[in-house]
Amino acid sequence: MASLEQQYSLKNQLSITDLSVFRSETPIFSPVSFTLSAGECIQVRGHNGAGKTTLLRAVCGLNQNFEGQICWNGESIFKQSADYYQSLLYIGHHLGLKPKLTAEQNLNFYRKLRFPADKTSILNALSQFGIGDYFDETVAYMSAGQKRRVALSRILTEPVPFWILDEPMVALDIDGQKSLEGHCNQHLNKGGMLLITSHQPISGIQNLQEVTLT
Ligand SMILES: Nc1ncnc2c1ncn2[C@@H]1O[C@H](COP(=O)(O)OP(=O)(O)OP(=O)(O)O)[C@@H](O)[C@H]1O
Repeated sequence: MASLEQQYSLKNQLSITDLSVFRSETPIFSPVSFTLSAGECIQVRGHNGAGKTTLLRAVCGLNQNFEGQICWNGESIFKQSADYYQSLLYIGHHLGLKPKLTAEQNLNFYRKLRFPADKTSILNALSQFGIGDYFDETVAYMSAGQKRRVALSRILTEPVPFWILDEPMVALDIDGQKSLEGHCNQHLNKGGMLLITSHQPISGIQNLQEVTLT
Protein backbone atom coordinates (compact mmCIF):
# COMPACT_ATOMS: atom_id res chain seq x y z
CA MET A 1 0.00 0.00 0.00
CA ALA A 2 1.37 3.43 -0.91
CA SER A 3 2.45 5.72 1.91
CA LEU A 4 1.03 9.20 1.89
CA GLU A 5 3.04 11.97 0.25
CA GLN A 6 6.14 9.81 0.22
CA GLN A 7 6.26 9.58 -3.55
CA TYR A 8 6.40 13.33 -4.07
CA SER A 9 10.00 13.73 -5.10
CA LEU A 10 11.80 16.49 -6.91
CA LYS A 11 13.58 13.73 -8.83
CA ASN A 12 10.42 12.46 -10.51
CA GLN A 13 10.45 12.84 -14.27
CA LEU A 14 8.42 11.62 -17.21
CA SER A 15 10.23 11.65 -20.53
CA ILE A 16 8.52 11.06 -23.84
CA THR A 17 10.77 10.48 -26.81
CA ASP A 18 9.60 10.35 -30.43
CA LEU A 19 6.25 8.96 -29.34
CA SER A 20 3.73 8.06 -31.99
CA VAL A 21 0.59 6.05 -31.21
CA PHE A 22 -1.11 3.91 -33.84
CA ARG A 23 -4.64 2.80 -34.68
CA SER A 24 -3.97 -0.42 -36.57
CA GLU A 25 -1.02 0.54 -38.77
CA THR A 26 -1.75 4.26 -38.93
CA PRO A 27 -0.02 6.80 -36.68
CA ILE A 28 -2.55 9.17 -35.15
CA PHE A 29 -0.14 12.07 -34.67
CA SER A 30 3.39 13.05 -35.65
CA PRO A 31 6.04 11.91 -33.18
CA VAL A 32 6.26 14.06 -30.05
CA SER A 33 8.98 14.44 -27.47
CA PHE A 34 8.77 16.26 -24.15
CA THR A 35 9.89 16.04 -20.56
CA LEU A 36 7.75 16.65 -17.52
CA SER A 37 9.60 17.21 -14.26
CA ALA A 38 8.50 17.69 -10.67
CA GLY A 39 6.53 20.90 -10.25
CA GLU A 40 5.67 21.15 -13.95
CA CYS A 41 2.46 21.10 -15.94
CA ILE A 42 2.04 20.30 -19.63
CA GLN A 43 -1.17 20.90 -21.53
CA VAL A 44 -1.55 18.63 -24.55
CA ARG A 45 -3.31 20.55 -27.29
CA GLY A 46 -4.78 19.69 -30.68
CA HIS A 47 -8.03 19.70 -32.63
CA ASN A 48 -10.82 17.16 -32.10
CA GLY A 49 -9.44 13.77 -33.04
CA ALA A 50 -5.79 14.92 -32.93
CA GLY A 51 -4.99 12.14 -30.48
CA LYS A 52 -4.84 13.83 -27.08
CA THR A 53 -6.78 11.12 -25.24
CA THR A 54 -4.83 8.49 -27.17
CA LEU A 55 -1.55 10.04 -26.02
CA LEU A 56 -2.71 10.20 -22.40
CA ARG A 57 -3.84 6.58 -22.48
CA ALA A 58 -0.45 5.54 -23.87
CA VAL A 59 1.30 7.44 -21.07
CA CYS A 60 -0.91 5.50 -18.63
CA GLY A 61 0.20 2.25 -20.25
CA LEU A 62 -3.33 1.58 -21.50
CA ASN A 63 -2.43 1.70 -25.18
CA GLN A 64 0.73 -0.13 -26.11
CA ASN A 65 0.42 0.22 -29.87
CA PHE A 66 3.09 2.90 -30.07
CA GLU A 67 6.60 3.64 -31.24
CA GLY A 68 9.06 5.69 -29.23
CA GLN A 69 9.74 5.70 -25.52
CA ILE A 70 7.75 6.50 -22.40
CA CYS A 71 10.07 6.60 -19.41
CA TRP A 72 9.52 7.28 -15.72
CA ASN A 73 12.64 8.31 -13.85
CA GLY A 74 14.84 7.17 -16.69
CA GLU A 75 13.35 3.73 -17.31
CA SER A 76 10.53 2.41 -19.47
CA ILE A 77 7.21 2.55 -17.61
CA PHE A 78 6.76 -1.14 -18.39
CA LYS A 79 9.98 -2.10 -16.59
CA GLN A 80 8.79 -0.62 -13.29
CA SER A 81 5.07 -0.65 -13.68
CA ALA A 82 4.31 -1.16 -9.97
CA ASP A 83 6.21 1.97 -8.93
CA TYR A 84 4.86 3.91 -11.85
CA TYR A 85 1.21 3.06 -11.24
CA GLN A 86 1.55 3.87 -7.54
CA SER A 87 2.63 7.35 -8.58
CA LEU A 88 -0.08 7.95 -11.15
CA LEU A 89 -3.68 9.12 -11.06
CA TYR A 90 -5.60 9.16 -14.35
CA ILE A 91 -8.99 10.79 -14.51
CA GLY A 92 -10.28 10.23 -18.02
CA HIS A 93 -12.87 11.87 -20.18
CA HIS A 94 -15.27 9.22 -18.90
CA LEU A 95 -15.46 9.70 -15.17
CA GLY A 96 -15.39 6.09 -14.03
CA LEU A 97 -18.06 6.60 -11.39
CA LYS A 98 -20.53 3.89 -10.50
CA PRO A 99 -23.96 5.53 -10.80
CA LYS A 100 -25.67 3.42 -8.14
CA LEU A 101 -23.10 4.31 -5.49
CA THR A 102 -22.97 7.53 -3.52
CA ALA A 103 -20.23 10.10 -3.94
CA GLU A 104 -18.53 8.87 -0.78
CA GLN A 105 -18.77 5.21 -1.81
CA ASN A 106 -17.23 5.94 -5.20
CA LEU A 107 -14.30 7.82 -3.70
CA ASN A 108 -13.87 5.17 -1.01
CA PHE A 109 -13.74 2.45 -3.66
CA TYR A 110 -10.87 4.13 -5.52
CA ARG A 111 -8.99 5.23 -2.43
CA LYS A 112 -8.99 1.76 -0.92
CA LEU A 113 -7.30 0.33 -4.01
CA ARG A 114 -4.04 1.80 -2.72
CA PHE A 115 -4.54 3.79 0.49
CA PRO A 116 -6.12 3.10 3.85
CA ALA A 117 -9.79 4.02 4.07
CA ASP A 118 -10.27 7.54 5.37
CA LYS A 119 -13.79 8.90 5.52
CA THR A 120 -12.63 12.26 6.84
CA SER A 121 -10.34 12.78 3.86
CA ILE A 122 -13.20 11.93 1.49
CA LEU A 123 -15.67 14.29 3.13
CA ASN A 124 -13.00 16.99 3.20
CA ALA A 125 -12.25 16.52 -0.51
CA LEU A 126 -15.93 16.73 -1.45
CA SER A 127 -16.25 19.89 0.63
CA GLN A 128 -13.24 21.42 -1.05
CA PHE A 129 -14.90 20.76 -4.40
CA GLY A 130 -18.08 22.43 -3.15
CA ILE A 131 -20.22 19.29 -2.90
CA GLY A 132 -19.73 18.30 0.72
CA ASP A 133 -23.50 18.21 1.22
CA TYR A 134 -23.80 15.55 -1.51
CA PHE A 135 -21.52 12.93 0.06
CA ASP A 136 -24.47 10.59 0.58
CA GLU A 137 -26.15 11.32 -2.75
CA THR A 138 -26.36 8.61 -5.41
CA VAL A 139 -24.21 9.67 -8.35
CA ALA A 140 -26.95 8.80 -10.84
CA TYR A 141 -29.00 11.69 -9.50
CA MET A 142 -26.27 14.29 -9.80
CA SER A 143 -25.81 16.92 -12.48
CA ALA A 144 -22.95 16.65 -14.97
CA GLY A 145 -20.92 19.24 -13.10
CA GLN A 146 -21.54 17.59 -9.75
CA LYS A 147 -20.41 14.23 -11.14
CA ARG A 148 -17.29 15.88 -12.50
CA ARG A 149 -16.58 17.37 -9.07
CA VAL A 150 -16.94 13.96 -7.44
CA ALA A 151 -14.54 12.38 -9.91
CA LEU A 152 -12.03 15.22 -9.51
CA SER A 153 -12.15 14.89 -5.73
CA ARG A 154 -9.92 11.87 -6.28
CA ILE A 155 -6.97 14.23 -6.72
CA LEU A 156 -7.33 14.99 -3.01
CA THR A 157 -8.21 11.52 -1.73
CA GLU A 158 -5.42 9.71 -3.59
CA PRO A 159 -2.31 11.77 -2.91
CA VAL A 160 0.07 10.72 -5.67
CA PRO A 161 2.61 12.88 -7.51
CA PHE A 162 1.58 12.49 -11.14
CA TRP A 163 -1.88 13.55 -12.25
CA ILE A 164 -3.16 12.92 -15.77
CA LEU A 165 -6.40 14.79 -16.33
CA ASP A 166 -8.31 14.49 -19.61
CA GLU A 167 -10.66 17.43 -20.17
CA PRO A 168 -11.20 18.02 -16.45
CA MET A 169 -12.89 21.40 -17.00
CA VAL A 170 -15.82 19.92 -18.91
CA ALA A 171 -19.15 20.73 -17.20
CA LEU A 172 -17.48 22.73 -14.42
CA ASP A 173 -18.78 26.21 -13.69
CA ILE A 174 -16.36 29.08 -13.12
CA ASP A 175 -16.06 28.37 -9.40
CA GLY A 176 -15.37 24.71 -10.11
CA GLN A 177 -12.69 25.61 -12.66
CA LYS A 178 -11.02 28.02 -10.23
CA SER A 179 -11.13 25.42 -7.48
CA LEU A 180 -9.51 22.84 -9.73
CA GLU A 181 -6.83 25.30 -10.85
CA GLY A 182 -6.09 26.10 -7.20
CA HIS A 183 -5.64 22.44 -6.31
CA CYS A 184 -3.42 21.95 -9.35
CA ASN A 185 -1.20 24.84 -8.25
CA GLN A 186 -0.92 23.45 -4.73
CA HIS A 187 0.03 20.09 -6.22
CA LEU A 188 2.70 21.66 -8.43
CA ASN A 189 4.06 23.73 -5.55
CA LYS A 190 4.81 20.59 -3.57
CA GLY A 191 6.57 18.93 -6.48
CA GLY A 192 3.63 17.26 -8.18
CA MET A 193 3.35 16.83 -11.94
CA LEU A 194 0.39 17.42 -14.21
CA LEU A 195 -0.41 16.32 -17.75
CA ILE A 196 -3.70 17.83 -18.86
CA THR A 197 -5.92 18.36 -21.88
CA SER A 198 -8.56 21.03 -22.16
CA HIS A 199 -10.42 22.71 -24.96
CA GLN A 200 -11.27 25.44 -22.50
CA PRO A 201 -8.60 28.04 -21.72
CA ILE A 202 -6.61 27.27 -18.60
CA SER A 203 -5.45 30.62 -17.32
CA GLY A 204 -5.01 29.86 -13.63
CA ILE A 205 -2.45 27.06 -13.64
CA GLN A 206 1.06 28.31 -13.10
CA ASN A 207 4.03 27.62 -15.41
CA LEU A 208 1.87 25.74 -17.89
CA GLN A 209 3.74 24.56 -20.98
CA GLU A 210 2.02 23.39 -24.15
CA VAL A 211 2.59 20.44 -26.46
CA THR A 212 0.52 20.51 -29.65
CA LEU A 213 -0.28 17.32 -31.57
CA THR A 214 -0.27 17.58 -35.36
N1 LIG B 1 -11.77 3.07 -29.82
C1 LIG B 1 -11.36 3.60 -30.97
N2 LIG B 1 -11.27 2.84 -32.08
C2 LIG B 1 -10.85 3.35 -33.24
N3 LIG B 1 -10.46 4.64 -33.39
C3 LIG B 1 -10.52 5.44 -32.33
C4 LIG B 1 -10.98 4.97 -31.06
N4 LIG B 1 -10.90 5.98 -30.18
C5 LIG B 1 -10.44 7.04 -30.86
N5 LIG B 1 -10.20 6.72 -32.15
C6 LIG B 1 -9.68 7.58 -33.18
O1 LIG B 1 -8.38 8.03 -32.78
C7 LIG B 1 -8.22 9.39 -33.14
C8 LIG B 1 -7.80 10.16 -31.91
O2 LIG B 1 -8.84 10.15 -30.96
P1 LIG B 1 -8.65 10.86 -29.55
O3 LIG B 1 -9.87 10.55 -28.75
O4 LIG B 1 -7.34 10.50 -28.99
O5 LIG B 1 -8.62 12.41 -29.97
P2 LIG B 1 -8.69 13.71 -29.06
O6 LIG B 1 -7.59 14.63 -29.54
O7 LIG B 1 -8.66 13.36 -27.63
O8 LIG B 1 -10.09 14.31 -29.49
P3 LIG B 1 -11.14 15.27 -28.76
O9 LIG B 1 -10.54 16.64 -28.72
O10 LIG B 1 -12.30 15.22 -29.68
O11 LIG B 1 -11.43 14.70 -27.41
C9 LIG B 1 -9.53 9.87 -33.74
O12 LIG B 1 -9.39 9.91 -35.14
C10 LIG B 1 -10.52 8.83 -33.34
O13 LIG B 1 -11.49 8.64 -34.33
